[in-house]
Amino acid sequence: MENVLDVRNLTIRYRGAAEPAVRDVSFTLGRERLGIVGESGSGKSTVGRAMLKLLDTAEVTADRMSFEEVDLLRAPERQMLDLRGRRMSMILQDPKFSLNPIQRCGHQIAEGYRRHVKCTKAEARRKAIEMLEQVHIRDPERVYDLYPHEVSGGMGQRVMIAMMLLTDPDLVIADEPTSALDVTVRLQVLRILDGLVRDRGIGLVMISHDLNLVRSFCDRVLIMYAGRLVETLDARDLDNAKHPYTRGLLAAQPRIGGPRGDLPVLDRQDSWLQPHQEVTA
Ligand SMILES: Nc1ncnc2c1ncn2[C@@H]1O[C@H](COP(=O)(O)OP(=O)(O)OP(=O)(O)O)[C@@H](O)[C@H]1O
Repeated sequence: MENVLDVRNLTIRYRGAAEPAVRDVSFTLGRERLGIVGESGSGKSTVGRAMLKLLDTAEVTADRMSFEEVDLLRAPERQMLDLRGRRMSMILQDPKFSLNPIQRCGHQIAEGYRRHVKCTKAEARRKAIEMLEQVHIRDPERVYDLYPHEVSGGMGQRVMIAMMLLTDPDLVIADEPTSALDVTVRLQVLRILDGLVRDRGIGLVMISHDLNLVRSFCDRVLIMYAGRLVETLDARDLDNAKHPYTRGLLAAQPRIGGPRGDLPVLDRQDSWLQPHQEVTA
């Protein structure tokens, strides 16, 4: 299987920080759904942003960090500008921070299209409406003319995805894309993302702290702890995880119908900070 991402020994240190935020992380991504889970501050988003080279205030080193044929470690910013939004995209938790508040939703999609494809304004509008239909927005002509503050969180997230679909990306980094959504809208958004992997063959990185979500949605899961990768598993094997941190996370999930009582507290061990290398197929 051709790799969309190939990352070996990625270490990231924010300027002025005493410790690296990410240390010796290795993984590959095929045309699949790869979850990255771990508690807040474990370095998940930092890894995601590093893939798009969006870390201006950090020193990034790795033995390898490639996106398809592109060596990301050596790619100049000019090349990254061309790749971002065209072949690689990112979806964030809250679309309100990603959409421009003073431009109508449809206009933002159309302008995004015109940035990458030479066409008339009318053609870009048609394309934007087609994309809004593809993310199951029922009245795309009306939504085209709405400002971001006039759409719900779920609709805003779909506008973001529509914008991303315009250029047929090969890589999508979704950073907590559904945390701000209610359960029914969350399912719609997940279904759209799932369709992208199945029908368009993209590689999807799903960053989340929700073990239940990655278990049911992802193919494989990376578990991060204190900037390190402590375990890599098939999502269906999550319940058989070996690492005590992963086991601790699983035990800390409240379950409907489960025994009542205090949830267990993680008993952290220094040995969890030992290096772990992913065994790739
Ligand atoms: N711009 C930044 N400058 C300095 N330190 C940062 C910056 N962004 C993140 N960090 C630090 O890097 C570490 C990893 O943060 P990161 O946001 O990647 O974790 P995360 O696992 O995605 O957490 P969350 O689930 O809360 O988003 C944390 O210690 C955080 O404080």
